[in-house]
Amino acid sequence: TLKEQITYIVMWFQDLFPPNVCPINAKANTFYGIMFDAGSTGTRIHIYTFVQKSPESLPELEGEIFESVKPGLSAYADQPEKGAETVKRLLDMAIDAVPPHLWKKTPVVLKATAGLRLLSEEKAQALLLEVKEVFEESPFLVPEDSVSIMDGSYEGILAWITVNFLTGQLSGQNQHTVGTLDLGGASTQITFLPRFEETLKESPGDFLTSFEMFNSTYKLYTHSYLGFGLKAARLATLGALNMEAVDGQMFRSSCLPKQLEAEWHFGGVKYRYGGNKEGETGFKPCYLEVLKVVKGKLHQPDEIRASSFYAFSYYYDRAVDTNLIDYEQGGVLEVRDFERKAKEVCDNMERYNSASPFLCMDLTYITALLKEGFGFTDNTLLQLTKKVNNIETSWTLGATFHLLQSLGITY
Ligand SMILES: O=c1[nH]cnc2c1ncn2[C@@H]1O[C@H](COP(=O)(O)OP(=O)(O)O)[C@@H](O)[C@H]1O
Ligand SMILES: [Ca+2]
Repeated sequence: TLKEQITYIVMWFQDLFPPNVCPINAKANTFYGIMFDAGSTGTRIHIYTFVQKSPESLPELEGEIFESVKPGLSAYADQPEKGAETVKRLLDMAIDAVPPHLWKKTPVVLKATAGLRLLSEEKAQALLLEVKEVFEESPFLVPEDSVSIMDGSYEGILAWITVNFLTGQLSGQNQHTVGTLDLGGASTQITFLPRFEETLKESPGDFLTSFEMFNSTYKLYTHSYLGFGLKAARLATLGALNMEAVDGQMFRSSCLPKQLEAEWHFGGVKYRYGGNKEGETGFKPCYLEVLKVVKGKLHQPDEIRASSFYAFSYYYDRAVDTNLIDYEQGGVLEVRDFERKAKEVCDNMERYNSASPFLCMDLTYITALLKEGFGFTDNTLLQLTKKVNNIETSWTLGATFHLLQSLGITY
């Protein structure tokens, strides 16, 4: 085909000229990285373009191509080949995005998060194996360990790296880093750079991790709470988490519209759920239900009460759904804004019929997670962001830096 011929010519040029004078390499110091986020609710590809002008400077991020598919890999627990097929379709985008002469030098990696952590080892490994085959059949660089389940503490650290890189806090002298809050479907992460000795002394040992990036070492507070993502929390509130054996049982909650009866698929399991037909509904009883899920389950570092945090993923989505922020712009909220909205939605459920039946439960959970879970105050500021400089706020950028560094592609 024409494409093959062009590829051949490009490779021939590449062999003929040294890289820095090759006419096709207009920018010899341009490089790419492909990172897949296999999340519990969807699979996403991030194709990053970088330029590094000198070993002393940080690599500059030129752009990102982003695409996603739903559902996530864990929904293919019993059809691993079909799951890998969704990855292949996304990877085909990278074939078009990366210049052919750089294919061999462009690493491709997939990291799975809480969805796969919750599957049985056997099913998770079968999925990862199929994905690995897709990678090996591609023209890209497939590093060792290219397909894996990511450790929860890395998820938080790498998202923190992304946000602080994008906001310019990792370069220069005056580093005022910001903490990050990620609320996924199955797990949630909190990460910040402690400023007080107290935090270092009072945190459980496995909440503190030293991480090296761009020639600096950061000692971060981070933790990933498995089962505390928004969708897992719905099941926990309904009392249905880890209850797959109970066939056809109906789970009811005061956080749902009274007359509702429906079915829901999550992590390959079908659940039946509904409202409290006879009993109470509304914010008050709902808050008590949700409280049982979070109260006393999370570590509360004192220091965060006085700081502001960047919040994304489902914090962002639910704030958009209820017009607390604009979808494109994001915005700054206080914790109390989520509570106000939760009351408004839960106490008027019939009016919010068109949106998700879980809107009341989700907002109430977010409120309880922030206040009773992490211990934030009503006036803690949350900077809601989806993108910074047009780049997605996701752990994938931090993971790509880490990858390029380990491969010696960047410094
Ligand atoms: O690249 C991204 N940019 C912004 N938000 C993202 C990105 N990738 C995933 N999200 C958000 O993450 C949430 C879904 O969580 P996910 O499926 O990653 O679950 P998990 O982290 O528990 O595995 C959604 O709110 C989705 O909008
Ligand atoms: Ca995620």
